[in-house]
Amino acid sequence: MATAKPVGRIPLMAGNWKMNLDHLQATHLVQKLDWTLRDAKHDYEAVEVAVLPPFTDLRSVQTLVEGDRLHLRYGGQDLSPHASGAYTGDISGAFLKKLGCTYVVIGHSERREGHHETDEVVAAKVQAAYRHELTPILCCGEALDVRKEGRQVEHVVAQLRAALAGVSKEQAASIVIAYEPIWAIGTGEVATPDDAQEVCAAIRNLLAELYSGDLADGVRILYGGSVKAANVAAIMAQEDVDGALVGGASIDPAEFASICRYRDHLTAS
Ligand SMILES: O=C(CO)COP(=O)(O)O
Repeated sequence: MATAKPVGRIPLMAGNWKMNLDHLQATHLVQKLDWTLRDAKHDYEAVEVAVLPPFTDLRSVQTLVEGDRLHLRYGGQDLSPHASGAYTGDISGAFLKKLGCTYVVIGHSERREGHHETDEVVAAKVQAAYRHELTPILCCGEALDVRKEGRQVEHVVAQLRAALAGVSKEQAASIVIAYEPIWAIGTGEVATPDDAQEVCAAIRNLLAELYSGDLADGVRILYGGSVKAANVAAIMAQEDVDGALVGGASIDPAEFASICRYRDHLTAS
């Protein structure tokens, strides 16, 4: 049974829409999500909710969130390691900040694979996020072959050591880390709560080693990979899991709202 988590670790449910929904669909989704959560009298101080839409949707999301004073937070799915200049197609953290973004996803496995992002690139993007006062949601996770060899902890720890090189203690205090085993992403094959806990605990131990136990106790570590309303409560019951990075289920507003309301599932069962 999970022990109570430190108060600073407010659970975070973040919806990574990936390359789904144009800016009109984004507006509809955010409105539906807000209505559903409002109906349920969702306490955003108790469970934070964020959406991570494609870049082209961000201005519409900002207009809605600011105009209607919604409690949702939002962010980008990537950023350039550079502030400005001749980098065709890239997006500066400065632009994301100007659009009111709180978060930026860095080092998602789909970018590490599809865009050949190395640990060094990921580390440079983490620095860029801090320069622009964005909170990184730093992703890590092992492929199936690594898991089959039982090397998941070693692999994730190595990824994070590289990404955190140059991150000061002050910066690290605000980071969000997302453990997303690649074999569980978009496959419907969710990690067991014990699998998630094993790696999330190892991540917290690494933070304690690199910074301090107190700092590690306050950092939010999310799990991602086939999270649905039906499995989120068991994962959230794990001591070192402080939220979820949700892909497919986050583009269905009713399902995502239900994920955000995971505490209702606990009282219902
Ligand atoms: O990659 C993910 C979130 O960043 C997880 O995606 P799914 O929830 O679709 O498995």
